[in-house]
Amino acid sequence: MVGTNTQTIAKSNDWTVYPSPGFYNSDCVLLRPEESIKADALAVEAGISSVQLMETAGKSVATVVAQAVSAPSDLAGPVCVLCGPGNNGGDGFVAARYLEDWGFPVKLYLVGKVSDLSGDAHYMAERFEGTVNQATPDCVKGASIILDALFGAGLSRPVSGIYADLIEAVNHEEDALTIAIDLPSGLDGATGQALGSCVKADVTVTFFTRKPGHVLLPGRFLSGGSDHIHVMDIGIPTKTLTDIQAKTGENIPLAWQHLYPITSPFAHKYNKGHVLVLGGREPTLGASRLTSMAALRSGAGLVSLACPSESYSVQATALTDIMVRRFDSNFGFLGFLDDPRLNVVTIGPGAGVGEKTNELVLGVLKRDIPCVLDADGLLSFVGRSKKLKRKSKGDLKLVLTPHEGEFTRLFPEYPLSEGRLMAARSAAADMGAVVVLKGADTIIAHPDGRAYINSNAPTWLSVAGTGDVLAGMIAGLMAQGMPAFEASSAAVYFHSESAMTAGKGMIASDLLPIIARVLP
Ligand SMILES: NC(=O)C1=CN([C@@H]2O[C@H](COP(=O)(O)OP(=O)(O)OC[C@H]3O[C@@H](n4cnc5c(N)ncnc54)[C@H](OP(=O)(O)O)[C@@H]3O)[C@@H](O)[C@H]2O)[C@@H](O)CC1
Ligand SMILES: [K+]
Repeated sequence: MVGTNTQTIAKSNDWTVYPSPGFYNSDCVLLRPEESIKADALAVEAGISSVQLMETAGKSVATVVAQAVSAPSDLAGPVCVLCGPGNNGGDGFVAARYLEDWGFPVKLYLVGKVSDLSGDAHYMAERFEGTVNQATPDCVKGASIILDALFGAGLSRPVSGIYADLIEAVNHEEDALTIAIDLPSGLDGATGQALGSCVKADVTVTFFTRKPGHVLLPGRFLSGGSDHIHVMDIGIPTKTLTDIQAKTGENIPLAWQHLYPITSPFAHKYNKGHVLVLGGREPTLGASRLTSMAALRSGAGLVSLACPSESYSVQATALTDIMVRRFDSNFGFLGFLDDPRLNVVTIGPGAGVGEKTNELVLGVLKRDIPCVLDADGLLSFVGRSKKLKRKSKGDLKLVLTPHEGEFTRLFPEYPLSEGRLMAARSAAADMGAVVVLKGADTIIAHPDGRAYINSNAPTWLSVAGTGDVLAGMIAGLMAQGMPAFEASSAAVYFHSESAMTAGKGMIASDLLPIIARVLP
């Protein structure tokens, strides 16, 4: 793996911008519906005809159908193609034409009339030589395969009326294999939320890149799950991504591996960073131990756990690899920050909610030391999150790692009901901090609008203490010089990888010895 941890390519506006190669790579970037329509338009400007794009799109859908079936004669019922009023319906007409040519029993149903269609969709409908039937909710009964071509990137409002009835009928037909074209109809490709009714697809065939709605929940499941979303190359040049300047990506190593800390042959404990973790109070003493150990296992050179005097003996007895230090007052804790080697502080796990924690956090921020704030460190700012706002630009120094409950309490002004991606982005921009909104589709948001969506978390990761481990992993990577946004993204990814390796039934401390094994 190549990389450097000192790479600063350009200053854009106020923030230090590190290169984000993921946003220029179709394996990583997630184009919102309007961005994918723009990609189509840019491809047309580059000389590729829109008819050709639709022809390739529809043919690629037919190919996926053909691959799902051993032979057309094996199908008990027809392939029902449901076409809507726009170009998504146009793709349906093309797929139907190919499938008929290849000997499949096809029945095509359109909402409305061919004469109502326009542009490429109208052209493709005219080229279809089979019968165009009127779509009614009964039409999918007994289908072996349903091709959903009602709506794609052009969905503009909640689905209702005949469309909602059709979608309900599709979802009722449980024995049929439902294949969605581009997006399950009714899914908002930008937010992953259903707009009114939504098709529950078994497989989705999309074009050029995935869309945020394929990765965010519940969209990922409505699309059939990560392994059943096929991305087809329809000839849109990759260089269109340079013009689009998308800011959403899937959280995969391609996004940040170039900034991953390299272990130099001359590395020693004093040049791999020093993390200070605020030790917890009863009854959650274990939380800060998990954080400290995770920072150490993530490669930090030194990790210190600063404990209030009353818990010092317990923590010092429990920990062998961590330096345990005691303090009697906030003043004492802040005194530790004078050590120039100390380069990241983590406050939160088991810290206690209230004035003391609040003061400690503000003390750290005042000294401009990079800080990861989790759990009680966040809850100590409920009703006063403005105090966390970072004005200093350049390298980001603050990472906030709320789960949904903490986020809602800390940022009531950014309701999650409007979409987790948007809420995390708004909070990051407002705070001038990296926001890691934890969940089954954790979002890592940068204040400049960039965001990665994580998709590799197994269901069993959500157990007590795993958030404490994540906070330590982020701090451990930051301590080694990885920028806050990329360190947070990498930590989220490898946290999930560790849980995958640990397997079902794992508990948070099981992750600790595995972290170092999954890290590059
Ligand atoms: N462009 C290209 O070159 C390529 C495009 N490709 C394909 O095109 C798809 C995008 O096509 P698109 O933009 O025509 O949008 P699409 O999803 O078909 O729907 C728009 C129609 O639906 C209507 N409508 C919306 N919401 C509604 C609602 N709730 N209830 C009822 N009606 C509603 C809307 O009506 P309006 O909002 O205008 O009233 C309009 O009539 C894309 O997903 C991909 O499959 C590929 O072939 C590759 C090449
Ligand atoms: K669709």
